[in-house]
Order: sequence, then C-alpha cells, then structure tokens
Amino acid sequence: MGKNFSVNPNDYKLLEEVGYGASATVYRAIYLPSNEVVAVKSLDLDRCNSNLDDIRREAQTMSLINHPNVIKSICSFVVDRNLWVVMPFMAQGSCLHLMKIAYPEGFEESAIGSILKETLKALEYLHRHGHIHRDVKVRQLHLF
Ligand SMILES: Nc1ncnc2c1ncn2[C@@H]1O[C@H](COP(=O)(O)OP(=O)(O)OP(=O)(O)O)[C@@H](O)[C@H]1O
Repeated sequence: MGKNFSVNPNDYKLLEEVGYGASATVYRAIYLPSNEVVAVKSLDLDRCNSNLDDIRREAQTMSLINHPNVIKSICSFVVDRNLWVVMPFMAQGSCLHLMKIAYPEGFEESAIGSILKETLKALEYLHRHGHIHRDVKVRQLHLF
C-alpha cells in the first residue's frame, strides 16, 4: 500500500457501506490518485459520546500502531461534522461475518484457539505500549 495519502476528501470515492458502530459508518472506498482500495470510517462528531480530546487521542494511537494484528490508520481528517479515518481495507470482513457465512455451527476449537492467541498478541502489544482497548468483541476481530 502506497505511503502518500492526502487529507483531501475529494480524493476518496466512498463505495458501499461495510459496517457500522455506535456513532460511525465504515465504507469501502477508492483512493483516486493511486486507485487503491481503502476503508473509510466516518465518525459523526455530533453523535459521539467521547469528547474531542479522547477522539484525537484514539486517532493518534491508531496512526502510531505497528503490529500485524492491529489495524493502523493511514490518516484522519475532519469532513463537515465527521471525522474520517482512512485504514487498509480488510476484504475478508470480521470473524463474526466469516462464521455466519461459512461456519454457522461455530468455529472448531483449534480455530478459536488460533484466533484468541493472535488477539492476545495484539492486546499484549497494546498493553506494552500503554494502551487499553476497552471494547474487544467478536465482530471486530478481522482475519489476521
Ligand atoms: N478496515 C476495515 N476493513 C473492512 N471492514 C471494516 C474495517 N473497519 C471496520 N470494518 C467493518 O465495520 C464494522 C464497524 O467498524 P467499527 O470500527 O465502527 O466497529 P466498532 O469499533 O466495533 O464499533 P463501535 O464504535 O460501536 O465500538 C466492523 O465490525 C467491520 O465489519
């Protein structure tokens, strides 16, 4: 993935919605200058429960992260009353999505063990760097 992404919203073409959280919607998008697929998380700043300092801190943490099991933000910027966080696009979706479409009876124990082990590596990395995740859930676990 190229290193130079602009903070100009016109350089991003939002395609379909791929998920949503309490105050954010996530889109698959194209970064037009290089034609790369990215994910754009658009956080409605009016509907956000967190204050601006917390949001700024989370965005900064996400941009400094450097671990294969933790998604890093490429850049973030304000568009109207939203904060756009640009990230690599995880084409396989979350573990919950995979389970729903391919393993409706649930994953095998060995797969669960691997997923948990990789998740714990990510949490251990965050803790070592002084961060607490505070909201780990199955639908958030993208494929490693
Ligand atoms: N980089 C990404 N690539 C592909 N899909 C993504 C990406 N980021 C998020 N998604 C999808 O969008 C959904 C919502 O993402 P979001 O980050 O808002 O989740 P959340 O943090 O769990 O929500 P909440 O704000 O309620 O805690 C995810 O569950 C996932 O399906």
